[in-house]
Amino acid sequence: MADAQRAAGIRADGISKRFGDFVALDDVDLAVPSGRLTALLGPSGGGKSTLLRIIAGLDTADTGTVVIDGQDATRLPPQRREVGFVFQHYAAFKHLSVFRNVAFGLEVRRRPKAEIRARVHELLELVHLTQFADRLPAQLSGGQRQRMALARALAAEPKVLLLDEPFGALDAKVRKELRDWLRRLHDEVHVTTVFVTHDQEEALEVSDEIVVINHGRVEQVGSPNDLYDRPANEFVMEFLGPTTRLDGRLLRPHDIDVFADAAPGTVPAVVQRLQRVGFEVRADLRRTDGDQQTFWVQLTPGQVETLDLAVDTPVWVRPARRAAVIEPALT
Ligand SMILES: Nc1ncnc2c1ncn2[C@@H]1O[C@H](COP(=O)(O)OP(=O)(O)OP(=O)(O)O)[C@@H](O)[C@H]1O
Repeated sequence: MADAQRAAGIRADGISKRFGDFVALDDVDLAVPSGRLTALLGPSGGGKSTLLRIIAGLDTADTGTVVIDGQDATRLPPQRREVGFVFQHYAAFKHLSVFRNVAFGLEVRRRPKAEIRARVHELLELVHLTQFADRLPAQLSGGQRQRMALARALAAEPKVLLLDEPFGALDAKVRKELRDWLRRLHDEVHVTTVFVTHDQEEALEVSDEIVVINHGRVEQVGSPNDLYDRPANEFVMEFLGPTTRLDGRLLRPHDIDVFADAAPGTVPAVVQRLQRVGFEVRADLRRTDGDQQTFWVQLTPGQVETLDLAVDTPVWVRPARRAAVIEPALT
């Protein structure tokens, strides 16, 4: 793809949007670096799709500006913004082959036939659908259909690619495969991509940068590691992974060290329940001092064996030195 397309970034500044009395977006700023894959992550109804639709020009903001590739796009119609869009449920042309579906945008632009053929073959190869070129969309699996949708969105050589829960309707295993595939595709194509998801694992695995959106506001922006290791607040910490509470402090259950004997800084507790979930063991503990607070820790089967843990085993615990902790004073 041409360098000009690689260079395209997105800026949205001061975006607000109301639906009647309901504030869907409240003064949101967003900067998507060129060539990067950015996830908009947050709970359902938080405003992610609305923001994406405003960037695409499918919806208009009440206030704020959208700049795509250095050009003010705030008042441009969608077709002049040079964006590719993929939705959760992709509406393909049912009576056209996969090849013709991908070619459609190029045919409308009256590109020479040979050029169209070459481009579509290149795209089908990119999304690993070459052998399905002659099938109808109904003869594809859900995952294959979403890959076709991506090929179609890329056919028009968009400056940016906007994906709204593109794998949302697929089962967990296919989602996981497509996630890896999208990451590899992006490493090959480098088109600036914004990806909406409410699945924190998907965002952590796939993206270069994550923008956490809740109640129409940006809670935090950062790399997956930044957000996981240094969450700005309780909401981000809880949304990105499991948490538990020790002495009022919020921390990750794998960030609590467990000892068989008292050690500096530890408090006493007792095992109430052990539950094996795949490679992890979830241990529910109850403190045996103070107000008998309950909490839980994530351990490996190896740790459980070394510590010789069973129900009623006394233990001593303290937050790990590396632990990301949100103090009660900040909550
Ligand atoms: N056209 C509309 N008219 C009225 N309310 C709307 C409209 N579009 C969105 N909303 C409301 O705005 C809020 C934000 O919706 P949006 O779809 O942006 O959230 P989201 O974070 O993408 O969630 P989801 O993952 O469920 O799509 C929701 O409460 C939704 O009901």
